[in-house]
Amino acid sequence: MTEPIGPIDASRVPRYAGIATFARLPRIEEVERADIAVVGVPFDSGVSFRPGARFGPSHVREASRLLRPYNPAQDVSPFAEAQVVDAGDIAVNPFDLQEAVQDVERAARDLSGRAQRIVTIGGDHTIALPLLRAVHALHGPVAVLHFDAHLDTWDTYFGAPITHGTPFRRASEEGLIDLTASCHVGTRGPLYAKQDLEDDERLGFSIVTSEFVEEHGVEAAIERMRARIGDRPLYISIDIDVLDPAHAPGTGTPEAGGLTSRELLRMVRSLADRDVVGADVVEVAPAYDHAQLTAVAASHVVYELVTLMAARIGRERAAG
Ligand SMILES: N=C(N)NCCCC(=O)O
Ligand SMILES: [Zn+2]
Ligand SMILES: [Zn+2]
Repeated sequence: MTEPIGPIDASRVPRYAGIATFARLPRIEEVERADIAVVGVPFDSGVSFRPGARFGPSHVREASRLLRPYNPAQDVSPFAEAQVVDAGDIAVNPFDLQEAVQDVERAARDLSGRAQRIVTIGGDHTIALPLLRAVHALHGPVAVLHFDAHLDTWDTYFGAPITHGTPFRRASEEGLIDLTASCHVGTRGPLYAKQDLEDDERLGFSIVTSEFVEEHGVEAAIERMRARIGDRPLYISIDIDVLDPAHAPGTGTPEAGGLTSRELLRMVRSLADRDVVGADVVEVAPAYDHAQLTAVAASHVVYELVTLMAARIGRERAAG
């Protein structure tokens, strides 16, 4: 195997110079083969409140310029273990939701032919539905670990079945998710009715709430979520609003009382022994961000996800 092409060396070319790819990695067109692709979906036509997540991918890329090649928390150099690339943005129709989700699914399936694992930067949470459709086509029903302030298992808004509040309802109905092994983490805040929780439970999800984390601590929360997901192929969907608005103000539907970025990073790192087949980080809306707080958090979360995948690829390669 030829050595992976890593990021631009920040000791030779200042990290604030040049056009931003994720972590200053090569673009997919610049490599012969790729293992992991980071791809953007600049789309926010599914939001119920503040718009702006369509600008999320470029904002996260800008903040990701400061990432470095060695991840001490996982003791892994992700860009040396695997060829990680930036696959650019998926161009989707902002005026037609049905067509947009088809655009995302088609592009994700095409990209899966070039890179075995994909981390997507949203975009609003609507995109988890077509991304799960693409993952399902390859792996069958996957365990889903869903970090979010919200359940996102609501039925419809204004009669519309495809919105950022409904992706996991639709994905459950379509059989894309292994509902014996799926879990929301970090949910909190007001709901429409108690029925929302009953519906969610009936679909098959279990929940580790933000209040649980406060009461019992991060380690107990990690234990719960790991027991729930087992060791099946895992899809991780991270709505940045799982973080407290103090850590991630730049998002469309903020809720008080969320996780710290330190807690979220630790939870993600705890999955180093699992088979993460795909992931997304969504709902970064730069217009409400300050000092890149949200984008810095999101770029580090993407980095940890890439590290999980790269370490696994490295281990598989070493084992032959
Ligand atoms: N997926 C996110 N971020 N939010 C869903 C909120 C749906 C609502 O407005 O009730
Ligand atoms: Zn949310
Ligand atoms: Zn969400």
